[in-house]
Amino acid sequence: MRLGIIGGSGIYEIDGLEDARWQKVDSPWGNPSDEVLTGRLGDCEMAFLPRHGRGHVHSPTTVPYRANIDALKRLGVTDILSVSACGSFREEMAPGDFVLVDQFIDRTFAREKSFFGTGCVAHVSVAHPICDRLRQAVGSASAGLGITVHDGGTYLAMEGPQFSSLAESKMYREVWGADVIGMTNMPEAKLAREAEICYASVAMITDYDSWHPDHGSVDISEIIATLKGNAEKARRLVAATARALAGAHPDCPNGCDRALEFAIMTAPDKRDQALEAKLDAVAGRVL
Ligand SMILES: CSC[C@H]1O[C@H](OP(=O)(O)O)[C@H](O)[C@@H]1O
Ligand SMILES: Nc1ncnc2[nH]cnc12
Repeated sequence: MRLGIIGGSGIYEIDGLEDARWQKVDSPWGNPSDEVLTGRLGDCEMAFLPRHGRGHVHSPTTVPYRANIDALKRLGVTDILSVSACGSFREEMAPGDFVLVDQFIDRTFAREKSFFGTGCVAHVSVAHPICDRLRQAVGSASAGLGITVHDGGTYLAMEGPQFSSLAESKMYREVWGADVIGMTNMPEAKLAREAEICYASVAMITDYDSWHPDHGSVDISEIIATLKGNAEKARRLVAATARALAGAHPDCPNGCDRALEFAIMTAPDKRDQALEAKLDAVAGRVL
C-alpha cells in the first residue's frame, strides 16, 4: 500500500520522511498543484501533495483536482487521507477539534468533476464517498494523541472563495443538517472513487462559520491562527495513521478499489481513443 496525504490550507509539507524527495509527476490531466513529496514514514510508503501548492497558489476553484488524483494514482497511491481546514455548524465541534467526515453535500459548480465523458462514459457510486475502513483506521490511530476527534460528520463543499452568507450558513446547518463546511473535498472525493483509491477526510475545525451568535462572521486572521495549532496535530495524526496502515493493502471491504468494475457504459468500439489513453492510470485496470 502507499498512503497519499493531501494537505489543505496551512499544511504544505510533512516532516520525518526517510528518503524524502519532491518529485515532478507528469499527468495527461494537466499540472498537479505542486511536486509530490515521496518517502517513507517507518514502514509506510508515503506521497504528500499540498492541495493549494507550496505558497498557497491555487484557490479552491482552480485546484487541479483531476491532475492531483491522477498523479497520486501514477505513484501507486492506494489510500488518500485529506487534511482540510473547515468551519463548524455544531457547538460541540469547536475550533481545534478534528472531525472524521463520513458524508458530503456537494454544492460546488465551477469544477471538472469526472475523468470520464464523451467517448468513455462511466458511472460510479458515491453513496458512501468515504472509505469506512480507512476512516476507522484514522480514528483508531488518533487515540492517545491528545486531539479531540468527532467520529462522523457531513461536510458541505461550497464553491467559494468567499465564505457563506448568514442565510446560507443557517440553511446548511438547520435545514440541510451539515456539520462542517469547506471548499475543497469535492470533487476530490468523487475523483478518488473513480480512480479506485480509498479516500478519507479529516476536517480540522478553524471557526464557527457565520451562524454562531457569539462568534460573528468568519475572520481569516483567526482561521490562520487556529490553523497553526491544527497543522501540528495533523502531522502527529498522519504519522500515527502511517504506522497503523503500513504493510500490504487488503482488498477494500467497501469496494473502493473495484469501483470501476461495471461502471463504464460506452461500448468498446465506440470509445474515444484519446480519452482512453488519458485514462491509462485511473482506469487502466478495466480498460
Ligand atoms: C483558509 S480558509 C478557506 C480555505 O481553507 C480550506 O482549504 P483546504 O480544504 O484545502 O484546507 C477551505 O476549503 C478553503 O479552501
Ligand atoms: N467557514 C468556512 N467556510 C468554508 N471553508 C472554510 N475553511 C475554513 N473555514 C471555512
